[in-house]
Amino acid sequence: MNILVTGGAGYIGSHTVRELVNRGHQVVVLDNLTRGHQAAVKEGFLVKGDTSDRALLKQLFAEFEVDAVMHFAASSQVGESVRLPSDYYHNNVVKGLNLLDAMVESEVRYLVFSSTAAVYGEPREVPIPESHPANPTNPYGATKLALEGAMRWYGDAYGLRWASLRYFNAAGADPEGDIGEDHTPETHLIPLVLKVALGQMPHLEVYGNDYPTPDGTCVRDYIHVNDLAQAHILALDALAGGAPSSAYNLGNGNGYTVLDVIRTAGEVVGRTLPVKFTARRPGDPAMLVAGSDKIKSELGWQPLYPRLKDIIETAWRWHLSHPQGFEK
Ligand SMILES: NC(=O)c1ccc[n+]([C@@H]2O[C@H](COP(=O)([O-])OP(=O)(O)OC[C@H]3O[C@@H](n4cnc5c(N)ncnc54)[C@H](O)[C@@H]3O)[C@@H](O)[C@H]2O)c1
Ligand SMILES: O=c1ccn([C@@H]2O[C@H](COP(=O)(O)OP(=O)(O)O[C@H]3O[C@H](CO)[C@H](O)[C@H](O)[C@H]3O)[C@@H](O)[C@H]2O)c(=O)[nH]1
Repeated sequence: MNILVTGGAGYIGSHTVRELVNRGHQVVVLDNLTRGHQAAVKEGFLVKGDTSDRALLKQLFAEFEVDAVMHFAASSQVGESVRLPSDYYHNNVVKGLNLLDAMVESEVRYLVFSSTAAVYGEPREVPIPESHPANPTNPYGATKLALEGAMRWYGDAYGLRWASLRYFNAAGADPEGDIGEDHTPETHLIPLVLKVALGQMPHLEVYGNDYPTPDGTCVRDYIHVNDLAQAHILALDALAGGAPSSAYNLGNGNGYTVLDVIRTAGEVVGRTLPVKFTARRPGDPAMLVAGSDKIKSELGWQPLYPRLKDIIETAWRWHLSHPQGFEK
C-alpha cells in the first residue's frame, strides 16, 4: 500500500516507517520536525510540513496515491498538557480533525491512530480492558479521546475505517541501534534513567513515593517500540481485509513501579543508579496496566520483547552509541 505517516520522524513513527518499508509498503512521512528528526527517517520519503495544512495533505494524497494514513503526529507529554491545554487541543484535536476532513475529501479510507492509555484515567480495574470507562485525568488523554470520538462518527457518516491503538508506555529501540528515542526535553522515564547511567544527569528524580502501589511509586506497563510497529501493520492489514473499525490496547500486561524500572536499568548498565524522591507530577495516574487480549485474539499480535530487561537493553544500545541523540 501507499501510506502517509504523520509524525514519522518521531520516536514511534520512525520505527514503524522502517517496519512498513521492510514489508514492501511505499511510505511518505509528513512531519513538522518540531519534536522529530530528519535523521530518524532512514527509509521512506520525508516532507517537512504540518497536519494543519489541508492543501498539502490533499496534494500528498493525490501525488502518492495514498491508501492509508498512520497518524502519530501529536503533542504527547502528560505534564506539559496540564500546563498548556490550549496547545494540546489545537495540535491534537483541531489539526487532527483537519487530517480527517482531508482524508474524507480525498477518499483515503484507512486510518491507524496513535491513542493512549491516558484515555482511561485512574483505572477501576487492572489490567484495563478496552471496555473500561474513559475518564482522562489530563488534557493529553482528553485530546486523544476527542479524536477517537470524531473517528467513530466520521466512520459512521463518511465511511472512514479506523483502528485506534491505545499504547501504554512505549520504550526501547530498534535492535540495529541506529534509531531510538530522542526527545528535547526528554521527559520519559527510561531514557532519563539511561542518561543518569551515561553520567549526563546526577540522579533520577522519582515523582512521588506515596501512591497506593507496592513501593509507593507509579506503576506502568512498558511495551517495546517494535512491538508497537508490528501492531500498526496488523491493524492496517485487518482494516484492508474488511475487519471492523475498533480500538485496541497495547501493553504487555505487566506492571512495573518506577523503582522496578530503575533497578532493572541498573542491572542492564551494571551499577546502581542514584535517585531522589520529589513531589508527584500533576496528571499522573497511580497505575496503568494493559489488558491486551483483544489485539492478540482478533489480530494475532504477539510481542517479541515482553521482558522489561530486554526492552531496556535495546534502549541502552541506542543511548550508548548515540549519547547526544540524532543530531550531534
Ligand atoms: N511515547 C509513548 O509512550 C506514547 C504512548 C502512548 C501514545 N503515544 C502517541 O504516539 C505518537 C507518537 O509518540 P512519540 O513518542 O513517537 O512522539 P514524538 O514526539 O517522538 O513524535 C511525534 C512526531 O510528530 C511531529 N508532529 C507533532 N505535531 C505535528 C503536526 N501538527 N504536524 C506534523 N508533525 C507533527 C513531531 O515533530 C514528532 O516528530 C503520539 O501521537 C503520542 O501521543 C506515545
Ligand atoms: O524523571 C522522571 C520521569 C518519569 N517518572 C515517572 O515514571 C512514570 C512513567 O513516566 P513517563 O513520562 O515515562 O510516561 P507516562 O506514563 O507519563 O506517559 C506515557 O504513557 C502514557 C500512557 O501510559 C502516555 O501515552 C504518554 O504519551 C506517554 O508519554 C510516571 O509514573 C512518572 O511519574 C519519574 O518518576 N521521573
